[in-house]
Amino acid sequence: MRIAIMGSGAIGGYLGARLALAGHDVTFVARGRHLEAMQTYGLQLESPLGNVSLPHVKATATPGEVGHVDIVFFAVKLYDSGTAAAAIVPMVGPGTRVVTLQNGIDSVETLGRLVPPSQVVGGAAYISGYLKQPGLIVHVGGATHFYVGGHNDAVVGALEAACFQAENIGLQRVEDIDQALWTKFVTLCAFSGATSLIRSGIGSILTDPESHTFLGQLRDEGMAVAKAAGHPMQDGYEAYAASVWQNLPPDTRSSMANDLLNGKPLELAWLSGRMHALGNELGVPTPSHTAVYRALHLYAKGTLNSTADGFSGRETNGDLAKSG
Ligand SMILES: NC(=O)C1=CN([C@@H]2O[C@H](COP(=O)(O)OP(=O)(O)OC[C@H]3O[C@@H](n4cnc5c(N)ncnc54)[C@H](OP(=O)(O)O)[C@@H]3O)[C@@H](O)[C@H]2O)C=CC1
Ligand SMILES: CC(C)(CO)C(=O)C(=O)O
Repeated sequence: MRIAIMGSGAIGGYLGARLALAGHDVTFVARGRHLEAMQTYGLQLESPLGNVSLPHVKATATPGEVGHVDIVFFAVKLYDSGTAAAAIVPMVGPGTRVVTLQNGIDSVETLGRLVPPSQVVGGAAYISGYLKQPGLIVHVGGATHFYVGGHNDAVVGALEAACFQAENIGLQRVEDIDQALWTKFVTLCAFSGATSLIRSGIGSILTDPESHTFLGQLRDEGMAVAKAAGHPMQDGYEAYAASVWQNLPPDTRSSMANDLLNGKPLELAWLSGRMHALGNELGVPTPSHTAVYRALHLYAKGTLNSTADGFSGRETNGDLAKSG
């Protein structure tokens, strides 16, 4: 398959590395020092499921050079969505599917403003990783799961088969991707709100009674918002969420908590900020998510000097008006 990765960081880099290793024609779209490193030294992936070393990869800053592909994996941070969605247009032909793995519930709609909505496929990524340094992706641990839409779509079916053959990806089509996205949204917003605000890995949060209570409040508010929005969590959801958190390595923090630690911009407006906004809209109290949103708002634009690490050109201002 011809596959393009838009945003070759933790998620895009993980998938692209495994698919390229399996022999697929993968082009990584990237920028800055990470692009230079990939063009010079290739791409490395460190993962408990097996390291990957690719001394040569196809990497570009210019999607127009790539031409039409079968699949575009869309995995930039949510504050970069608008620019990145516009940039992928030259790679999207009539048979292309754009599979978004971004967190939150806004990605499919955002992409659908720039590429044909019928070609956009939602996805929920269950993996924890980060871009450690230019050219090096780290997968923290645990099994990886990517639930995607396109249940009856032959192109997405071929992608599922390609991922199965590549191994250690765990991409599968689900019948109800909206439910999968909302379930991930509720679970992640609690996890990211708690690990970011408490500034701790999930293990300590589960053992400290007050922190654990806060995590539960975030979860319950998310469930109430989801129900009011017409996407109630299924029976047994609390046990499911608990098992997700208990099965993560205890040091695991959300990607937003890692961004907070590293002074990077935050996806706050699309996570706890989105819960806060939905709560207002739907008449559901969300005091814990509102506290996360307000307490972290000061840091939402990031605290790094913008050019030194290639973090320039962000679209975020951390405000809800920028959502979607
Ligand atoms: N990391 C994780 O553990 C998980 C992340 N997710 C979600 O997946 C999505 C992606 O996250 P993640 O992989 O962590 O993000 P990363 O920041 O690791 O990777 C995104 C990459 O995209 C690049 N990028 C952004 N815009 C462009 C552009 N226009 N052209 C070329 N490159 C671009 C960024 O470059 P630069 O650094 O220069 O900005 C960065 O290298 C997010 O929505 C996140 O919430 C979901 C599950 C787990
Ligand atoms: C919780 C997790 C790691 C899901 O796998 C995630 O989506 C994130 O940290 O952004």
